[in-house]
Amino acid sequence: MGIVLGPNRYGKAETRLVRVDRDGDAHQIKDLNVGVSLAGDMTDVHLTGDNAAVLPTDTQKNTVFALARKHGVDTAEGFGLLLARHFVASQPTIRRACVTVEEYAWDRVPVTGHSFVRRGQEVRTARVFHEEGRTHVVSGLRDLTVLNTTGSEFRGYIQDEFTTLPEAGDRVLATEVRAEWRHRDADGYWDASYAEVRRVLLETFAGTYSRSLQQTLYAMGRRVLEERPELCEIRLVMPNKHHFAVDLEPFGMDNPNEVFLAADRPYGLIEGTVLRDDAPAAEEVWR
Ligand SMILES: O=c1[nH]c(=O)c2[nH]c(=O)[nH]c2[nH]1
Repeated sequence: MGIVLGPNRYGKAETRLVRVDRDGDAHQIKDLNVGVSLAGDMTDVHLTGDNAAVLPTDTQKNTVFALARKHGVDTAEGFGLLLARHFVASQPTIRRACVTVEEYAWDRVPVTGHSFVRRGQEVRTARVFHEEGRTHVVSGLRDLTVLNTTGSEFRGYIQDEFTTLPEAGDRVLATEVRAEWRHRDADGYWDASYAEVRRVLLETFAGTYSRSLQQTLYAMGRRVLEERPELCEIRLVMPNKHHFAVDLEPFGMDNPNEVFLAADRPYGLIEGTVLRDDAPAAEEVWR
């Protein structure tokens, strides 16, 4: 009985690339999830462990970032073609390349040229508690993903023996807002109130120069209560969706805050409540 190697391929899955184009005040972003899968003369690596024909998947990932810096990202199709042709043309052992690109759409938050909200994502939520004589209504949303390409820093924090994080004077700030806000009364214009709170959350995220996500969180909550007299409390949960500027120096390229790895985990998780000092207690509705 003979045993042979059948079809095979290998590559780097899910390289999360964010490309920021900073020409002028109106920044552009491209947010992609890129998969690379290559095939060719891969018999030896499987049968004998000889890696001579293998372009490491780590290199494939670096190539995604480097070509994004060099050529920019126009369309998903164009970037896919660029990568696929690059791998086949540059490596004699690579005969076939399959590149998949998912592109996530962002809309502008009109307050600035550098603020964006992920299209069509959020879920609206409501919770109601009622017993004789007491009713509480909490409205909310989750998965409202927002991003500022500038106007955010993080400096001046504790430095202990385990700190390696470099101070950032100009970073991308992105988060997926989960917010729940409590109404004073049980009769409201729910749709209108929801639309206004959503607007204020977006506009405050966009318009606040951020020294930390904590500061942005408080500014958003405070502004909602200032603008919406029908509300008495808001609770916010905001993961820090880290965007790390990719070091392209090993490839002889600079990276003036244009090419980012959008990391999914671990992430900072920032949570806070903002409330009026006369807000009646209502723990039951939050349980
Ligand atoms: O806005 C931030 N707040 C933090 O507490 C924190 N910690 C960290 O590593 N990065 C950040 N960013």
